[in-house]
Parts: sequence; structure tokens; C-alpha cells
Amino acid sequence: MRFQSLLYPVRSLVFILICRIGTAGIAVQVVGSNWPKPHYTLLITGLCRFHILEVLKEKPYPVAEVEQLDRLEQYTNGSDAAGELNVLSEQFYEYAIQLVELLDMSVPVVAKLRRMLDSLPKETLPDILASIIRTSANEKLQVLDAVGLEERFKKTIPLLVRQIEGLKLLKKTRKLKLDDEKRVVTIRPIRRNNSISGKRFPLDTAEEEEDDDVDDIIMLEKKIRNANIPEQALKVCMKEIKRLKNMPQSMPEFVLTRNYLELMVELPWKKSTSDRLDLHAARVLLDNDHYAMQELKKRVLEYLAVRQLKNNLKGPILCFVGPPGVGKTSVGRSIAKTLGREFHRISLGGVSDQSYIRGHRRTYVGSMPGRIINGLKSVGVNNPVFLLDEIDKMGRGLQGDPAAALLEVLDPEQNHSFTDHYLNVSFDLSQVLFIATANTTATIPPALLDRMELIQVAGYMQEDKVEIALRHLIPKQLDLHGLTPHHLQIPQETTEDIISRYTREAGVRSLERKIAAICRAVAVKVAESQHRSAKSSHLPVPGEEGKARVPEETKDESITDTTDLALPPEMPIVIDCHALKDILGRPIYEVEVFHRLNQPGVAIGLGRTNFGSEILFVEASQMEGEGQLTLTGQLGDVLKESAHLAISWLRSNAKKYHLTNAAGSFDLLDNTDIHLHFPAGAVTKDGPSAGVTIVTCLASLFSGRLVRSDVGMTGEITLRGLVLPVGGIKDKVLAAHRAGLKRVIIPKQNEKDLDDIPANMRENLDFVPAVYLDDVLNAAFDGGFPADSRCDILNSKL
Ligand SMILES: Nc1ncnc2c1ncn2[C@@H]1O[C@H](COP(=O)(O)OP(=O)(O)OP(=O)(O)O)[C@@H](O)[C@H]1O
Repeated sequence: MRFQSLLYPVRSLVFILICRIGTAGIAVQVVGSNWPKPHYTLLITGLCRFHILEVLKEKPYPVAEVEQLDRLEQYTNGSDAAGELNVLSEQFYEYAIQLVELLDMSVPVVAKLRRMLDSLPKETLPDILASIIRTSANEKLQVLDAVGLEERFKKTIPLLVRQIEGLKLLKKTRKLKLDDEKRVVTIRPIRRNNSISGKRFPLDTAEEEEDDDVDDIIMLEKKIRNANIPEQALKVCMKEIKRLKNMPQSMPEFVLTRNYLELMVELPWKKSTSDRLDLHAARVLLDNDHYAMQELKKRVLEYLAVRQLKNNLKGPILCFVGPPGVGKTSVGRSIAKTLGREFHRISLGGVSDQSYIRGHRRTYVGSMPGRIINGLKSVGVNNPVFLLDEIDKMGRGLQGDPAAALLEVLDPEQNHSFTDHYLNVSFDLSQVLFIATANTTATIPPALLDRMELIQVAGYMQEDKVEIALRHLIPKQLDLHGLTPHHLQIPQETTEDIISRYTREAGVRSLERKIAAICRAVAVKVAESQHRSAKSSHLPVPGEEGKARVPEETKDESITDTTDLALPPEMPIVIDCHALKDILGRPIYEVEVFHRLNQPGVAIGLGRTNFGSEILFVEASQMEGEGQLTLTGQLGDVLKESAHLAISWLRSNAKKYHLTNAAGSFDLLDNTDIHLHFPAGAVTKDGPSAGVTIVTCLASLFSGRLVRSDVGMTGEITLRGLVLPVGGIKDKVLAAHRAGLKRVIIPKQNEKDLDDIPANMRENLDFVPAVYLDDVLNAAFDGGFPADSRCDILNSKL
């Protein structure tokens, strides 16, 4: 039979090419993992010998035309050559039995081999034993090449004899080893003597490896004893060590157990850093790293103060909640720096598998510990600061709920005995300072929320942003781009311009990006001018005209203009509004509010999205129809209900406020469809706080009057027309201020929240506290929104 063979990756069928004759095999099992380093074991069943007729190509993998050699000589008692063959096979059998008896019969594979010696056809035995015994590849090849049965017996017997002798010697040395405590030292000279005497066993190299492993295990055992492992965990380790000693190293489990034990040694069971408890220094450090964030800094200092008084204080679990880019993550890092602790960040965004936190059981293929234990291993101390980033973005998948796994981690009453599935013994997490960050608390499961101390980090005001930019972001970006203030200066007015005209965010991330863009543009100029000055230093000194051309013209030149590269810019390059426009393009946010409120049926709400608080436009239109309400803009259920509430309230009060639809009817939905849209359709919006805005927007639509373009509003509504309190007032007011609004309508019950607003901002904004929707409408329209008092519902006096 002839066939073409691909010598490597034919799915599971693998042909192994060795010289002229090869063995075809099939891979029946692959076991192993990539952690901590790739280690795989293949189980291959040999099929037959084959003979190479012609190698067709060698690259990218060898392909050859081969002929199957499956009709090898059979062993029969009655053949002519049976006499000699009989003797050989008997001899072979005896040696094979001797060999097997020298091995440990309690190992299942050995017992199986013993049975096979009696049950398998005799002609297959040389191949099987040649593949098992330790010998060089060349000698194995000789057996493979021997196609005749007699030749195969003859080639294999010497190998068997040598192996038997080797094993006998090993047994002797092992005995010595057990007698002597310092066995590791004594074995080697004995073996060396053997090779010197000229009788070198192939077993030597293999045995050396085996002994290395034994040494390793002894070393590992020593390390375990010295690793300060708690009693319970130590017991488990010793049990594993015992198993490891009796395990053949080729077993996949050997590597897994060894990895496990190495992890146990590396874990910081009792190793910790001592806290830096200087309150004054801590305050200075925190202030140096981050501007503002007073509440957060206050809480950290409180923790430090208590820690100073009580040494074994359990780590609190703080959760910083706020919009993106307000420095939650980076303040976590600087808390670790302040305390003099190690820092480790675990990103939880998108995690939907609880084994991410708790690890896999060791029985799994590719099992590994969870991120908590891995983090402890990498920081090497048991009291680091762990930052659980984006805790609100965890998912829930088929592999369990990671939030549930975190419950144990984050409970100060339980986390002294946290059990990772991989470790299977408890680890004390009580000294770890856990800090979680989240953009919203809405998606954090209540049980988890309950275990954490929430610290709200509000968005920044324009003034804060200017300070942060000048003190932190600009120096940081200059440094990152290899620039100094001698190269680039961004004055305060320009920074204010960037903030108000190029960014609209609660945090400072996009501001930082804009500053980085400016630095990049300037870096090009600086690099070019350096290149030119290096060049000109090689040229003859320029004449008078050369001197005259330099400074004045370059002062106002466009930064991005590459036509006049010959003129080196005057350092430092100061970014003014023209340069800003050249680098960042036209301003992104301008007069937008005014443009969008130039027709009836539009109002501005103040809402919270996942990206922080923002002003939200609500648009409404009416058309002929059957009284349907259409809502668009990725709205949640609560928001949709608010829209229905708003329509109902307006319909019941239409006469009072003289609201009519396009047909002039007070029944606003009579032959009329209404469409409500919340622009920025890609951003999900929900919550009841848009109620007042929807009412105002629809009141504008049905009255034909324009809503004031400088008014933003927030508040939940009821069917009776009451305005109920909502959350996040500070952030919403900041968003209104950012957008340049002048008046903010808030629920009366939220008036107390205005204390958090800085005084200068309170002076710039006109706050209107509303109890009823009537108050809202009066404040939202120029000249108020008069109602017909005769239509007022009579209050019962009973
Ligand atoms: N008050 C501040 N002082 C100095 N730098 C700040 C301040 N606030 C934010 N930054 C800077 O803003 C950048 C973004 O901060 P960070 O990544 O910590 O935001 P975050 O709140 O964790 O955002 P997210 O919720 O998206 O993870 C960082 O470079 C940080 O140094």
C-alpha cells in the first residue's frame, strides 16, 4: 500500500519521520496547560512501520511518498528457523521478565506491562520493550530499521541487558541514599565512578534527570518548611509532597502538583510591609498627586489616623463612585504610595466567570488560581492595596456570578479565611486594603454594595479642571513627550478655552488627550528645529540675511504649517487661540444650546449617563395619527413610564394651560401621534429624573411657545403634578454650568444638596426649587406659563 504522508500536522494523524523507516502514529490524547508555562503531554498510538520512497517536499513541513510495512514476519513455532528463533524469543522473554520485576509493580503501567508480556504476540514484544527502555534514539532507530524478526530480537536483547544492569545499580545507590541523610551529596560520586570505569549506562542521563527531580522535590520540601506557611496549609503541602515523591514525572499531574506547591511557597502567608504612618507626610503626598478630591483624601487620612492608634485594624473596603476620568484609579495608586504599600490593580470590567476571582479547581485542565491569589503572589506581601477597577461592569455568565465570589473577598468578617478553589486552603485577606471603583452604583448588586463604604467622586468644575491641567496634566504630558516649559507653554486662558470649547466631560481624560495632541504637534517643531540646528552647525556660518530671517515671522506662524519649515520657531512656543485652532481644529462645542432651542417642543434636561452627568435634549413632535406615543433614543423602562406619566398629566391639564394639538383639540392625542426623542441615541438613558423635562417639552409643543434656552431641569413627576427629589444634584449642576446654562430647576426637596455646590458657582446660577409642575413650567418659559385658575381642581374640605 502506498500513500503520501504529511509528516506533521494532519489533525490527529501524525507521522513521525526518522531516517529511512518511520512509524505512523495517531494522537489520541493531548493533556496539559499553558500556565505557568506551556507543558503538554501527547498520547500517541503507533500504527505501523512505513518506508520512505521519496521525499516530495521539505518545507514548510516534510511530505513524502511512503509505503506501509505492515506485513512483518510473524512468529510461528513450526517454521524452519524456528529453532534459533525459539531460543531467541525465550531469552528475550526471560530478560523482559527480569526487567519488569526490577520495576515497581505497584505502578499500574508496570503491572500492565507484565501482563502484556504474556498476552501479546511475541513478534510485537521487541518493538514494545525497545520503546519503553531508556536508550539513545540511534539505538531505538536500529530496532525500528530491523524488519526481520530475528534481527529485531538480536538488536533488542543487548539493550534489555544493559537496562537491567543499570536498574540493579540504581537500586543499590537508592539504598545508600535512604541510609544517609546527606544522600544528595553521595549519589553523584558513585555514578561518576561508574562512567570513569568505562561502563557507562545510557540510564545515567535519564537517571540524572530523575535524580535532579528528586533533588528538586527535596529542595521544594525545604522551601515549604521555611515558607512560614500556616499549619493547615502546611499539612496539605506535605501531603502533596508525599504524592509527588511517588509519582512518575511523566504524569501530567506531576507538573500540576509541582506548580501548586511552588505557588504555595511563593505566597506571602506572613510577609507584609510596614505602613508609613506619618499623617502630615501623607497629606502632602496626596495633595501633591491630586488636586481637589477633598472628601476622598479626608477618608484616607482618617484611615491612617485610626491605623496609627490601632495596629491590627482590618482593611476597610472603599468604593469610589464617579464619572470616568475623575481620577478614581490614579488616586488608588497614590493611596498605596502614601501608605508605603504595594499596589495591584484588578480590572473587573466584563468579567463574567467566578473562577476569575476564585480560581479553578485543580482537577480542571489548565486550572489556575484566581486574580486575588495571583495578585498576592505578584506583589509578594499580604497587605497590599488592591484596586478592583470597574466593579460595576461585571457580568454574569454560565460560569457563575463573579459578584457573588467577591462577597466573600469584600466582607471584613469573612475575608480572613478566603478560599481560592485552586489553593483549596484558606488565605487571610484581612490586611489587604481593598479599593473598588465604579461609574455607577446602579449595576452593583445590593449585597456587594452593602459591604463597601461608598465615596462619591463628583465631576470637576471648570476652575478645578484648569488647576488640574496646570498643576498635573500639562507637566505630565510635557514630560511624556520629552518637552520642557522652555519648549512649550500653555497659558491659563488657552487651557480654559480647551476645557470649554473642545471638551465636555465630567473628568479630565479628554482634556489630557487634547493637551497630549498639542504636545505632539510642538514636539514635531522642536525635533525639526533641533535637526536643523545640528545640520547648520556643520555648515559655514550664515551671512547677514540668515540672521535677519529668524524670529519675528515665526511668532505668529501656524504650528501645523509645514511649508516654512526652514524657519525655526522661537522657543518657548506659546499656544494662543490661533495655534489652538490650528492644532485641535475648529471648536467642537459652541452655541449649540441656542441653536437647538429655536423651535417649540425642545427642552433641556440634566441627566446622568454612564459617562457622568450631561445636559440632555428632549425633542417632541406631533403628527396626524391614532393617539400613539413613540419613544426613541435607547430609553430604559423607567424613563418610558415617565413619558407616559407626563402625557397623562398634560392631557388632564390641557384645558387649564390652554394646550391644544394641531387640530385645535384639548384632547391632545385625538387623531394625533406624538414622537419623543432623546438625542445621542447611542447612549442608554434611564431613570425617573427626566419627568419634568418631558412635561416641559410637551407643554412647549402643544402651546407653541419656546422653552428658555438657558434653563436646565431635573426632577421626577407624579400623576398629581408633584415634583419629587432625584439623585446626583451636584454632578447635574456641574453639567449645567459646563454647558453655559443660567437657570437650573430642581425639586424643592433637593435644595439641601446645593450646599455641596461651590459658592462661586451658586452665584452664577439661578436655582429654582419646584414643588409642583406648575413651578417648573413657570420657570422654564419666559414670562411664565399661565394657567386658567377656574380649572383648578377643588381641594376637598371634608
Ligand atoms: N484631581 C486630579 N488631580 C490630578 N490628576 C487627575 C485628577 N483627576 C484625574 N486626574 C488624571 O486624569 C487621568 C484619568 O484618571 P483615572 O484613570 O484615574 O480616571 P478614573 O476615574 O479611574 O476613570 P474610569 O472610571 O474611566 O476608570 C489620570 O491621568 C489622572 O492622573
